[in-house]
Amino acid sequence: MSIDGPIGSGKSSVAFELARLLGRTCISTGMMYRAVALIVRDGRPYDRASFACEVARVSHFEFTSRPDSLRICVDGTDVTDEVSDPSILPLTSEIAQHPGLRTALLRCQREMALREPSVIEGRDANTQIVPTARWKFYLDAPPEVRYRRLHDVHKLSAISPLEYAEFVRTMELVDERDRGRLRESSRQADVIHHENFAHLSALQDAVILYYYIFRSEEIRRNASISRTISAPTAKS
Ligand SMILES: Nc1ncnc2c1ncn2[C@@H]1O[C@H](COP(=O)(O)OP(=O)(O)O)[C@@H](O)[C@H]1O
Ligand SMILES: Nc1ccn([C@@H]2O[C@H](COP(=O)(O)OP(=O)(O)O)[C@@H](O)[C@H]2O)c(=O)n1
Repeated sequence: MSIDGPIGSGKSSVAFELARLLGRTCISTGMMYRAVALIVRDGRPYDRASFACEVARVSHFEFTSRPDSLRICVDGTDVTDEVSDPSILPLTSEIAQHPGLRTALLRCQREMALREPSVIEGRDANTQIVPTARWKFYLDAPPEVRYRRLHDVHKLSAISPLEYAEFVRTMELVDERDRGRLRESSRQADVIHHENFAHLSALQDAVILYYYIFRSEEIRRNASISRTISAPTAKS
């Protein structure tokens, strides 16, 4: 299964809950980019882009779910706490522009997604990472809901109204930049979950998707049973 959507739509949180409900591995592509950025930052290489590609090519990424969080290990070392620090984001966005790194991580993400039943989330998950996913979800929520959440996550509560307006403007630019690729991702999705009820938790959103999968699989199964029954056999 794959999940895409704009920034702050809840991809990471809903993917984590859905994977837990289904007993599957959750793969957060954003955490992988952040982990590469962390190694690049600590390695202080002369050529960041080439070093990042090499890291993505040779590293072993592994995800495990704890009751309350998704953990990521790179070559056996748990780097979850370090990659969760917002200070790693500017370098992450910088190196994520590099096509060589994207290709190397894409290969790695596909291998992980195909190795075992999983829920994979992040940018381009529906269109490029696993376009053959059995279920493709597109999450969305009104901009003001998403911006408020991101604002809270980054612990910016102390900022002034003017600074908040600047933050919103930055988010609007990110949305504008992503508009084309998101339109394509939602076009290819099986399910578009637009969160109209901002009071729902990520778990409640995941339960809605879980129920949708369950019902649709049931309908598919019943449809195939009725086709089997009604199809004329060679004998008849
Ligand atoms: N109903 C909800 N669905 C998803 N996330 C929610 C919800 N309510 C609050 N959040 C919070 O919004 C924040 C951003 O969500 P996240 O999953 O990181 O988004 P994305 O991965 O799409 O950028 C998280 O801190 C999450 O806990
Ligand atoms: N599939 C992905 C996932 C993340 N990224 C980059 O990594 C950053 C951090 O990922 P994230 O999951 O925290 O961010 P969002 O997907 O919530 O924007 C993003 O802002 C992107 O710059 C990417 O380029 N492609």
